[in-house]
Amino acid sequence: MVDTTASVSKNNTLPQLKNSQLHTGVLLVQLGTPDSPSVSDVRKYLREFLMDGRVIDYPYIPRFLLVNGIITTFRAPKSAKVYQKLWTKRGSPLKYYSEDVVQLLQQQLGDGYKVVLGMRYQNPSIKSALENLKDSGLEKIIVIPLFPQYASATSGSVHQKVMELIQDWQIIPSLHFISYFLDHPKFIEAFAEIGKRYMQEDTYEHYVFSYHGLPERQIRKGDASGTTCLIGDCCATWHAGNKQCYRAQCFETTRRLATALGIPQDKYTVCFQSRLGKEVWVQPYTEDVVKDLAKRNIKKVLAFSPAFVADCLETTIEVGEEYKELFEEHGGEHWQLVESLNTHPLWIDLLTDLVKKQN
Ligand SMILES: C=CC1=C(C)c2cc3[nH]c(cc4nc(cc5[nH]c(cc1n2)c(C)c5CCC(=O)O)C(CCC(=O)O)=C4C)c(C)c3C=C
Ligand SMILES: [Fe+2]
Ligand SMILES: [Fe+2]
Repeated sequence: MVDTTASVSKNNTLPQLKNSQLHTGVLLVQLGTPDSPSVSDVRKYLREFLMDGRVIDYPYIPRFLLVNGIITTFRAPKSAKVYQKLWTKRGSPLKYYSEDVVQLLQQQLGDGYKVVLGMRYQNPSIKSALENLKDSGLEKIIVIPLFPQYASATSGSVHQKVMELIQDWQIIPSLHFISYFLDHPKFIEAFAEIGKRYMQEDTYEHYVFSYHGLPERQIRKGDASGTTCLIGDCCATWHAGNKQCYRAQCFETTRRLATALGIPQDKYTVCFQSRLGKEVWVQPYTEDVVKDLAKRNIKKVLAFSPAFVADCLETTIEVGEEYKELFEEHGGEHWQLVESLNTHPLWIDLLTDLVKKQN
């Protein structure tokens, strides 16, 4: 009698079947950060970042002249000083929090998934992350840019880069792109949970929700109808006409967070930080709001930065230190930053939900 089980086993059919089990790749993409806080690494980072045509959306030659002239000559040494303040033994917080999130998500998702990290600029690159995913069992890739709100300069740029890199693959797996997740209940719950800890410890007279800014021109470019964005009170509600608008998404994030935290409308202000260059950016600017609050004799402010999921230069230094100094210079007394989601368990749960929803 022929023992079929034994022959199957000898022919290696069973292990092969196991190896070829289909699995899902999860690519988390963060903005990127310099490899070190040295001027030359910061220059390299800024050059790659700002030469992205979705970030500085000028034609190539003016962009090249601007980036290689003013920005990398004058900005790099200034930024390097700030990065030196931010740097820790583990390096840049944006990078090590992202690495921790990858590990935690991998543990939570378990077998059948492979989670990798790519940085849109510098390292680890999206290219290397995709190479790590590539193997014969890869059925689909879920791409999650780690930005709660959609902007062409962030999530849009990540999507474009992934499509460019994958276009030459022999087998293109199914691709699922997440554009934003500000409306995921766990995003609001996680930020609110962190904020509440501060609100229980102390009382605040006013709450600031400061988002990364964008040139107004880029907001208008995203308005296909040309009849919605930056016209009247365009961000007062979140509807089909402004669903993908970054500014409208920031206002919607704030409304949801304020509701979760029980903050009345007259006690909070939405504003936009980090303006670069001479163009008009989305308003109000955080620095004007900070000065105005101090002038209105408001002494105690709690500041949220819900455009970021990990602490970085923009939160720790800009909101946590620079706006605090500005507030105090103008008569304010207590300015407190609410830290970012970093490795909060609800943040890992949210990412797990995003992945599982695509299955
Ligand atoms: C919310 C996400 C972000 C948007 C939108 C965004 C747009 C944007 N940024 C610049 C220029 C700079 N940003 C810089 C730092 C930086 N930006 C984001 C996120 C968004 N940017 C993060 C998370 C960080 C911090 C990175 C870190 O390493 O901690 C910098 C570098 C620092 C500096 O020199 O100030 C620049 C420059 C533009 C022009 C832009 C939209 C057009
Ligand atoms: Fe930025
Ligand atoms: Fe808009």
